[in-house]
Amino acid sequence: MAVAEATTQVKDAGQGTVVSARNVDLTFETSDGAVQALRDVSLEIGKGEFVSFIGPSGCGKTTFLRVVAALETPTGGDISVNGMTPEEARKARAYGYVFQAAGLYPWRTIGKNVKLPLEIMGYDRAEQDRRMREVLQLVDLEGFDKKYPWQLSGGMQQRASIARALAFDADLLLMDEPFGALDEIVRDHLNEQLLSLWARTKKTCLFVTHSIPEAVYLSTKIVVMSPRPGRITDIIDSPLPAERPLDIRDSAAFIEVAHRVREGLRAGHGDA
Ligand SMILES: Nc1ncnc2c1ncn2[C@@H]1O[C@H](COP(=O)(O)OP(=O)(O)OP(=O)(O)O)[C@@H](O)[C@H]1O
Repeated sequence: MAVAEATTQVKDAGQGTVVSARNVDLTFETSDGAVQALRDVSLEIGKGEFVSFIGPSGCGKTTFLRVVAALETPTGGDISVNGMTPEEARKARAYGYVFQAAGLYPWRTIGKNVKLPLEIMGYDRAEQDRRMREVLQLVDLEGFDKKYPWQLSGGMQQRASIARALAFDADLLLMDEPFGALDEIVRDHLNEQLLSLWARTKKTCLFVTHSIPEAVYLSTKIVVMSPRPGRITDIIDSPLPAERPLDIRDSAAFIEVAHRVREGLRAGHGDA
């Protein structure tokens, strides 16, 4: 991997800006040559926004989330998270991370899975219990704390994984295709629940998906990306209202946004 240049702190990110990326580049040096995973990525994400990243495989969606989470360091440009460098934000536990696979430990109950990061952090038992109950209630898994992961459906496991990410009460939630492996009916249901959770908790969400309807249904902002090099081809501020029943997907406004996403994806494909 290339020796990363220091990620300079963006001090003048506006009030209420959670993520500010300016001209971010990230090139991986591989045995097959350099891979430009991100080129010239500039993006402002405000507090409380729900931002989806959509694009074909290899366009840098996961890499961008990993940069925000300080798991990768850009080779160029500036990025700040809550006005700090990503490293500082990580130390301040500014975010929770949810992966595609729920990643629950099979030998621990759901309650103990949710409490694990709190245990590691040294929260006392009463506080661990209080937070665990609170977040399980938030994801509609109240009363499932004594069950083991295998006793829950895939969708419930993914909700437990979201609960674990919420346990720190971080303002920022990073979600990398959390529902990618689930069937469409379960996914629809989880999308509805996630929107309601987002409305109740006012978290800022960064959400990676391959699904156009999912991106349009969930987001206040949709970032369309394309590969080789990984870059942004369009940023769409959604005109849809905050209140979104599932049948909003049949509305003219929804279809229009979906069309623009598709156009962005097509444009990225054409000049790749
Ligand atoms: N650690 C790494 N070393 C070398 N190349 C990498 C590394 N991580 C990612 N890449 C490359 O960077 C590019 C972007 O990858 P990334 O995983 O961010 O894409 P993605 O849009 O999330 O794809 P997917 O939808 O398949 O998850 C790809 O070409 C990938 O092979």
